[in-house]
Amino acid sequence: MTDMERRGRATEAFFGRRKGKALREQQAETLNSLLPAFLIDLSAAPPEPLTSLFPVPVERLRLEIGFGGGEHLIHRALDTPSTGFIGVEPFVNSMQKLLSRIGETGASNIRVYNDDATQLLDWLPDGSLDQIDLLYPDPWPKRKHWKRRFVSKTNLDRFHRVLKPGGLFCFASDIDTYVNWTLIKCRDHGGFDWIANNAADWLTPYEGWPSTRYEAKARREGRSSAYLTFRKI
Ligand SMILES: C[S@@+](CC[C@H](N)C(=O)[O-])C[C@H]1O[C@@H](n2cnc3c(N)ncnc32)[C@H](O)[C@@H]1O
Repeated sequence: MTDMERRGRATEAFFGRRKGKALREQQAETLNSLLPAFLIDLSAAPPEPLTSLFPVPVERLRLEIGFGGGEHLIHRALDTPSTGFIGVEPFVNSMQKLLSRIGETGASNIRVYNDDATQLLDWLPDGSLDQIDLLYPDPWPKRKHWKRRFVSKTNLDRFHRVLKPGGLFCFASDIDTYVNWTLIKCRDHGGFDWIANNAADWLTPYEGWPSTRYEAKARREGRSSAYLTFRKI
């Protein structure tokens, strides 16, 4: 697929807002100065090996789709410097926030993409990622909008193609219909095993979990969360 074709269908899986409050001058400056250095250029072929996207040596590659405030991404990146993190987020204000945190912390194991994650997924080579995190994706709670949910047969095919054998897909949500939806879609897909060792597993946050802004909001509103882990067969 050419870059034009990839960008030509920009809204395949993104139905949200791209802009919020106007950025203050200094925020816009951060965005404009840092984004070019960290942005993955999909018009170029993926480098070989893909780990050379990063200026530091990394052993594992992990993708976070829709990083929102970026608190989880930054936390994991600082915690695991030997992993290269790719963060995707089309919402400009969130991208600005993450880049500003990258500037403050000096994290050098992060690269970003600022549009629909399906475009990045289609660019990635087969079997290139160790893990994909989809944390609190837009829930689309109304039945008539369920088809907008990021978890779909097509996107699970994408995950399956880009994950290494045994690679992980982690999904967290506070919306029970979305949790059920994801369990059923992954079961029907057939290319993933749900890893749950005991009944409490799916209610137990991931190891080292720092939480996210969206999760905090769900808690305040009285909703608990499920944390699912699937392994590529
Ligand atoms: C409900 S928010 C959750 C944000 C964050 N993960 C958290 O837990 O606080 C979902 C995020 O996914 C992003 N998003 C929605 N569709 C996307 C897509 N197709 N590709 C990449 N990001 C997407 C939205 O812009 C939004 O920031």
